Amino acid sequence: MPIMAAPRHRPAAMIRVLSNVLTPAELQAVRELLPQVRFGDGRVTNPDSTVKQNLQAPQEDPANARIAQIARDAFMRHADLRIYAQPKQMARTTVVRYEPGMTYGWHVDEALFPSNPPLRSDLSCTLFLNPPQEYDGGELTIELGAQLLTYKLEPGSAILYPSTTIHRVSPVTRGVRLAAITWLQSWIADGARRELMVQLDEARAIAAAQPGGPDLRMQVLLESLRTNLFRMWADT
Ligand SMILES: O=C(O)CCC(=O)C(=O)O
Ligand SMILES: [Fe+2]
Repeated sequence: MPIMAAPRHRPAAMIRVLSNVLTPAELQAVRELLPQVRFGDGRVTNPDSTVKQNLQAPQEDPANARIAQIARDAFMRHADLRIYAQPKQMARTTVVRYEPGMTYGWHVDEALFPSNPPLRSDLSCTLFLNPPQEYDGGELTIELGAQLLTYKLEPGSAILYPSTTIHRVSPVTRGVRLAAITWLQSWIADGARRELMVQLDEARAIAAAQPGGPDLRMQVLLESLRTNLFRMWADT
């Protein structure tokens, strides 16, 4: 459970918990693959970082690749992710491991990730892979104005947050923290515009659930707004 999360109707700059991204069977498969991952120094992808002290799977690691495929399929069918992220492109997930003393201090994620074409990180995502009881510390904390939002989720659930935010993983003091991290490029670069699309989606759902059936004119107007705003804002 999030220690502190935005109330349902007060979207906090698109920071969202995605519950049950992995099914129990997928989580089990991932947990069986995790011991096969050959972790290396996390600085390999951020050689200049002075705050990154963790382990991560090399991209070519076979167990990491299999976990990435399971995670990708799970993310892409997750209805909330589709609504909140409007994903155009998703980076391959990377499994990360934090042992006692490891941490990733305050930082902001890279703007572009190597891929063809390069992936602009609009949203960052952490999928938790082991139970919070297995480790102390290791919370993901995200700055939101003067507030700090802290997350330590159940395995199989994920947190989706804007890549523009300053965030950190606090030091692990006991046990091991395992997670899979990824980045998404959205069809809609601007988070405020994405948030309006989320509200339109909610309005459509409310209109569709009216007793006696939806008002057909309202339905077509909401559909027109959604489609035409998407046409106006989508990167192609
Ligand atoms: O492990 C996490 O939850 C996120 C780590 C992070 O911020 C990063 O790898 O950029
Ligand atoms: Fe980060």
